[in-house]
Amino acid sequence: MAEPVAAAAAAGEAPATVGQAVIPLVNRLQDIVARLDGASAAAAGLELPQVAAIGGQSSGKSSVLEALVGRDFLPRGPDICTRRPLVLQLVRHSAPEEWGEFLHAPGRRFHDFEQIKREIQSETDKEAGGNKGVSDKQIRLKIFSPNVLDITLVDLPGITRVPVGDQPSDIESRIRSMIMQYIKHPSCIILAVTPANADLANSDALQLAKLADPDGSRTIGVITKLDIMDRGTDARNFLLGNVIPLKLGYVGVVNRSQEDINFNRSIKDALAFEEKFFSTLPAYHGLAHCCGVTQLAKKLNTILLKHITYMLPGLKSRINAQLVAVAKEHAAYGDTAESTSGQGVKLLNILRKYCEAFSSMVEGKNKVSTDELSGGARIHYIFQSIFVKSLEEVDPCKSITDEDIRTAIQNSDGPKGPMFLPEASLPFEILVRRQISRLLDPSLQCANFIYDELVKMDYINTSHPSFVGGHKVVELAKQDILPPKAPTSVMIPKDVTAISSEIQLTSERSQKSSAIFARDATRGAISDQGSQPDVDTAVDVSYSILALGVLDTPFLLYHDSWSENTGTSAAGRNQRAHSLVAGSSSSKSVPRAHSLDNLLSIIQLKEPPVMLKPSENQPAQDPTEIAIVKLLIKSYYDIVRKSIEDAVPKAIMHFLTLEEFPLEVEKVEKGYSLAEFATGLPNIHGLSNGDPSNIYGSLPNFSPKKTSHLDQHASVASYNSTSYLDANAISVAAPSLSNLAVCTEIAGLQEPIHIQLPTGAKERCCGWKFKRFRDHEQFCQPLASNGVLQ
Ligand SMILES: Nc1nc2c(ncn2[C@@H]2O[C@H](COP(=O)(O)OP(=O)(O)OP(=O)(O)O)[C@@H](O)[C@H]2O)c(=O)[nH]1
Repeated sequence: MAEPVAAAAAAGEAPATVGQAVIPLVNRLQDIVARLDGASAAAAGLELPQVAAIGGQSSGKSSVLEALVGRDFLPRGPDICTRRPLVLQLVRHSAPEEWGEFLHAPGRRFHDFEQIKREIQSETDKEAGGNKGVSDKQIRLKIFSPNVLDITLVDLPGITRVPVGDQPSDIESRIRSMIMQYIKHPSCIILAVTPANADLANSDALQLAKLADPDGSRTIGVITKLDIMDRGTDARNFLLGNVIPLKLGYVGVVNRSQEDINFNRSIKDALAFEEKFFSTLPAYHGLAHCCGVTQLAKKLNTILLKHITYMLPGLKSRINAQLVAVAKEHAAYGDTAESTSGQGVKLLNILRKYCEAFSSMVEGKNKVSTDELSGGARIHYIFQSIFVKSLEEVDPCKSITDEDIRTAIQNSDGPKGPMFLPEASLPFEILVRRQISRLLDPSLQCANFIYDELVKMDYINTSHPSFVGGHKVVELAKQDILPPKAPTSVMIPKDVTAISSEIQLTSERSQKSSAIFARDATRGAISDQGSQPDVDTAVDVSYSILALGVLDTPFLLYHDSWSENTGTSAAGRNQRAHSLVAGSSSSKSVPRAHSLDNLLSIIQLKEPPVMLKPSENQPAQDPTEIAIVKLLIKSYYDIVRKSIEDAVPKAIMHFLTLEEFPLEVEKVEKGYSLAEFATGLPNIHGLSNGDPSNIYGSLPNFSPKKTSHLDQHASVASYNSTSYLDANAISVAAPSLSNLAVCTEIAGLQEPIHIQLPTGAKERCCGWKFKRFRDHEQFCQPLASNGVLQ
C-alpha cells in the first residue's frame, strides 16, 4: 500500500497531536449532527468544521482527496464523475485493517476499495440517473484506517457550463448553488482546486471561494496538473500568491494522470513521481513548503486544527444552549414513566397540553404579539376580510340575464305554453339554486384556509323574516316596473297545513326544513286569508310552498293552479307533495298525466333542435315576472349569504377548537404511586385522601354527599375539561387500599367499568380513563350508588 500522506502528516509536528484530541471529538459530533437534516443543523448553529473540495469539472478534486486519503477509491476520469456530494469521513483507528462504511448501507463493511468505488457509482446512478445527471443528495462514506487523520472531506460536483446528457439547462447555476450550500458556512474550509493547464486567473473555484469567504481566511488554493502545463510555463507566481493573493496560500500538486489510472499506477509511485517533479524542475525550487500532496496534508491539518480550536468555544456554547432548552422541554413533560401504561398516560397529558396550548393560541390567550396578527386573529381575518368580504361582493343576479329568467319561466310553463298565468316560484328555485351553489366554493376555500373541515349549508328557508316571498315580492316587483299594474292578489292553498304535516314525515333534514316551513306557511295562510279576498278571484301569482335544500336536499313545490287545472284532488296533491319532498330530483319531473291513448293520438312533430332558445315570436315576457324572479333571487340569496357568512366560520371554529382529542378508554393496569397518578392525569381538579369534597367540588352538578361512604383511604379524581362541553375522563385513584376492591360502574358506557385494586397495592393507585361523557350526572350517579364506593 502507498505511504499515505495524511498519515505522514499525522506523524509530523504538533498539530497532529492536537488533532488527535480535537478532531475525533468533532467527528463524533459530525455523526450526531448528520442525523439532523442540514437545515435543522444550520438552524441550531451546529455546522461542524469540514473540508470541501470545489472547482471546475475534471480539475482534479477527487484526485486530490484520494491522495490525501492515500487510497484509490473515488470514481475519476476526464468526464463528469462526481455527480452527488460525497461526504467522506476519515476515521483513524489503531487496528491494521482498513474499510469503508456507507450511511445508506449500515453495518456493511467494504474492505475492497474498488467495491467502494462501484458502490459510489451505483448510488450516484440511483439518485442522479445514468446519464450525467446531478443530484444534491449526499452520499456519506466513512473510511476507517490507521493511516488517516480524523477529518471530514466533501467532494462536490465540478462546475460545468454546457449541459450534457440529462443535465438541465441551468446546470451551471444549480451546481454553483449546491457548492455554496457547503462553503457558505464559516465552519467550512475550502479547497479551491484549479488545474494549472487552464487559465488560472479565471479559476471558477477561486471565484466561488471569494464569494463565500471574501477575506480568504478559510480558503486554500490547490493547483493541480502542474505536470501538463504548456511547455515554457510554470505556476511559480501563482503558488507564491502573486497573481491572486490568498491568506492561507497555495499548494501545487501532481496527481495521477488518466494514463496512470488506466495502467493502475499506484499512489506510492505517483507520490514518488511528484516528489521528483518538484525537485527537478527549477521553477519550483525554494517552494517546498507549497508543493506536493504531503505539504497539502500538513497545511490542511494545521489550518483545520486552528479552525476547530477557533470554532469550538462557539460550538460548545451553542450546544449547551440547545441542551438547556431540550432539558427544559424534557422537564416540562414530567418524570420519566417506566411502564407502558404510564407512558400512555404521559403521552395523553402531552397531547392534552398541546390541545390546550393550541386552543389558547386560537383564542388569543397566549402572549400577544405586537408585530403581526397571529393565531385566532388570523382566522378572524380570513373569515371577515377574505371570506365575508368576498361574499359581500358577489352580485346575486350576476350572470343571470333577463334572457335566462325568460327561458326559465318558459321552461317552467312546460307544454302548457303561456296560456296559463305565469308563476315565479319554479324559475326562482332553479335560478336561486344556481346562484346559491356559487357560495359553495368560497365556503370550502375558507374551510381549507383554516382547517380541512366539512362545510355544511343550510336549507332554503323561504319563511325567513327578511325574505320577500309571497305577495310581498309581487308588490315590490311592480313598484320596480313601469307602468304599475292593477293590484295583485294571492291565492292561498286551502290545505297547506295538511301538506306541511306530511312534509314532516320525510327525512331528518327534510323534517327540519318542512317543519319550519309548515309552521310559517300555516301562519302565512291564516294571515293571508284574513286579509285577502276570495281565492277564486283573479290570481296573479300562486303561493308556493318551498322546503328545499340549497344544493341537493329534497324540495317541495305545491302549485295550486296546477291542481285546479288538472283536477287533482286535495288528497292527490298531498300525496304528490309528499313524494316530491321524498326525492330531490323527483320535483324535476312533475308528472303531467297522459294516458296511453292520449299519447298515441299525439301528432308526431319533428324533433326539436338540441338547444332551444326562447322563441322570439313569443309574446314579450311580462317584465314583472322577470323582476319578481330577480327580487326573489336577490332576497333569498342575501339571506343564504348572511347565513353562510355566519355559519361557515362557526362550523370551522367548532371543529377547530371544540373537538376533543381522542382520549381512548385506557385501563391503567399497573398501580402507580399517587404522585405518578396525579401527574399522569391532566388537570385533575381534586385528589385527596378521605376528603371527597375536595374532588367533587370542582365538578358541576356533583354533590359531595353522594360519596359520603367512600372509604377514608379512597379518592376519586375526576377530570373535567372546563373548556369543553364534556368531561373527558374520570379516573379513580385508590391509594392504600390493599384490602379493598373498588368497584364502580359508569353510566353511558357499554360495559360497566370495574376497578379492582391489585392485591397488596399499598400506596398504589389504579384507574381508568375514558372519553366523552356528555353529562356529569351520568357518571356521578352510578358512582355514588354502586357497592363499595357508596
Ligand atoms: N496529468 C495529470 N492529470 C490529472 C491531475 N489531476 C487529475 N488529473 C486527471 O484529470 C482527470 C480528472 O480528475 P478528477 O480527479 O476526476 O477530477 P474531478 O475534479 O474530481 O472531476 P469531476 O468530479 O468530474 O468534476 C482524471 O483523468 C485525472 O487522472 C494531475 O495533477 N496531473
